[in-house]
Amino acid sequence: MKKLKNKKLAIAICMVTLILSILSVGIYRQYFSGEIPLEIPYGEFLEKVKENQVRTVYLSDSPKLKGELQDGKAFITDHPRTDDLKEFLLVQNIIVEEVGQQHSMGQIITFVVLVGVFAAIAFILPKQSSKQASKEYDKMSSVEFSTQKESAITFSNIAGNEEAKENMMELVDFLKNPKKYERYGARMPKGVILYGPPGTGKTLMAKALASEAGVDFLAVSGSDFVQVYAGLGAGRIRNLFKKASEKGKCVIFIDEIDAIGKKRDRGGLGGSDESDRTLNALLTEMSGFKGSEGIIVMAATNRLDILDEALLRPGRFDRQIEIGLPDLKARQDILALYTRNRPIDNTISIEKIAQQTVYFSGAKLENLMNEAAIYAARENASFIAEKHIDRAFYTVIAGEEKKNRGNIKEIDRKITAYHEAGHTVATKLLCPENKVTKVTIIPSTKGAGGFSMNVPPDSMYHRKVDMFNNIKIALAGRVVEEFVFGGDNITTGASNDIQKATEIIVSMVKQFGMSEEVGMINYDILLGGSGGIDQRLAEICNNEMKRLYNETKELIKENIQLVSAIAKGLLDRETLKEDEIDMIIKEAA
Ligand SMILES: Nc1ncnc2c1ncn2[C@@H]1O[C@H](COP(=O)(O)OP(=O)(O)OP(=O)(O)O)[C@@H](O)[C@H]1O
Ligand SMILES: [Zn+2]
Repeated sequence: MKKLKNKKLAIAICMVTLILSILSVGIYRQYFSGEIPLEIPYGEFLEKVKENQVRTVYLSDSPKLKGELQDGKAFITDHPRTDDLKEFLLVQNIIVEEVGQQHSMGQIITFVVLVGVFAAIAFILPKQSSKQASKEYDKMSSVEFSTQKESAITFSNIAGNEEAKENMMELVDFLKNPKKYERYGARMPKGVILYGPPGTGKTLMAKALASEAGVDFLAVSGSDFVQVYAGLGAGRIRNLFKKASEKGKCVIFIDEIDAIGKKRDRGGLGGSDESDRTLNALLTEMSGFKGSEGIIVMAATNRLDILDEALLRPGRFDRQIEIGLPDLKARQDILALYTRNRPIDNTISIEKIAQQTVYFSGAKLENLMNEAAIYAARENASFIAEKHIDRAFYTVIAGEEKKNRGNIKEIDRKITAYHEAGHTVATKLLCPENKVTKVTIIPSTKGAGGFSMNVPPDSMYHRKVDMFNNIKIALAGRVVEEFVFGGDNITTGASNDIQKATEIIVSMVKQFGMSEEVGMINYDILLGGSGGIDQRLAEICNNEMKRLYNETKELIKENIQLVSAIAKGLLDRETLKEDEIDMIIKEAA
């Protein structure tokens, strides 16, 4: 609409220019003779002079000579530009007028008119479009802005995600006393990325941070910066930060950061220039402010792995906090939160609902309770009863893949639990100095069925025995699957483990001289470049792996009780922390 208006304006200006130019040419000509002059050869002109037919000649610098005949007709001829022309004409009794002055008058008129018109174009058009742009900018900069002091979302409104909350508490202190940290030269994070599946409370977490710290909360979405107009995205970023610094202390929240922060397409097809510019603007702005100003930029994404590395560098989003799906305990807490102010039939067991809602996010649990409340209200029931929750359950999961959930899920859960228990037991027995910080059967964003956090102690070198043990730990998941469920029921869940184990064994054989059969040879050098792996090496690696697999099997066989105990713990609680694992081991011993 606006574009159309501008086009019309441009056309109008062009028309005016044209008309004025024509007019000015007319004026200019009129100034001389009032009619179009007759062009005659110089010879003819001389003859006319001799015949006394010429009345006036207008002398000028131009290559043409103009004049008037006795009969009033205007003529034009070539200007010889001889020094004595004027004298010659005067001698012939011809009126000679120097028209340098008049001539330039005409030119000045044309010139002035043209300059005027172009100036108008130069000023009016951009003004129009800058008016439009500034309107856009205004619209853009109208970031959702809420004074969090009023909407009091605190950490008590968020259940689960304890580690993330602890992390946030630190930031609260930083926002409250930035000077304190500055005094110690501590560089506090400017940017924090919250990553995890949808609906796990990332936005909630950022809001809580702002309100606990008592600062303003500026929320935008990454997709708002993906603009059609070039440079608008970048402009909007600058606007946002300008607004933030006007606020003083505040939390900037950028949801869906991946919309602007995707890995840049190096040397690829064009078209990503615009988002590059937006991303660069963000990086520049983030480097621009000092941590002590008390501004924290929070961003949320479902995928950390697709973000450009430049975003994750120190001084930018150097703190990354995972917000995962809630485990059993967290689901209970969330459900408790959302049943607190609702009339719930006292026969309902929150624990049971929590057990039935594996892989539900916080948002889904909230949705579940809300739907149940709606069903109860429709029936004018005095309480939200089990049947309402059951119905809500199917509403919430409707549209999701229609497989026989109950069945498949249970066996999946069981396999995952045993698999992870295998890793855990192998770690505890083979590398007791490793820390198993957390084992869970709740899938992480990386897509694995479950995972164990296994942190080896820091050391400069890796011993051969440790490397073998790490291979065994990796294999233990599959070993348990085979041992418990039978060789035909092993799953694809071990693919990452197999990759890890293979990497270790190949590097031991090819690079570290740790295989007696191969000896002290680096095969990459011997075979030139990345010489790949030859048949003999493949056989050596494979045999080593078989030996390690069998040894792991023996280990698991001897400790199957322990594996079962941990698997049971995982099935009950879904996540086990290190002290809980140690407790189970102590009890099983
Ligand atoms: N841990 C939790 N505790 C309490 N409520 C939660 C929790 N997680 C999610 N919710 C509920 O789900 C809603 C949506 O959460 P939120 O918008 O913060 O999720 P998100 O992780 O930002 O999602 P998305 O990635 O889709 O933006 C919240 O308003 C809240 O009602
Ligand atoms: Zn595994």
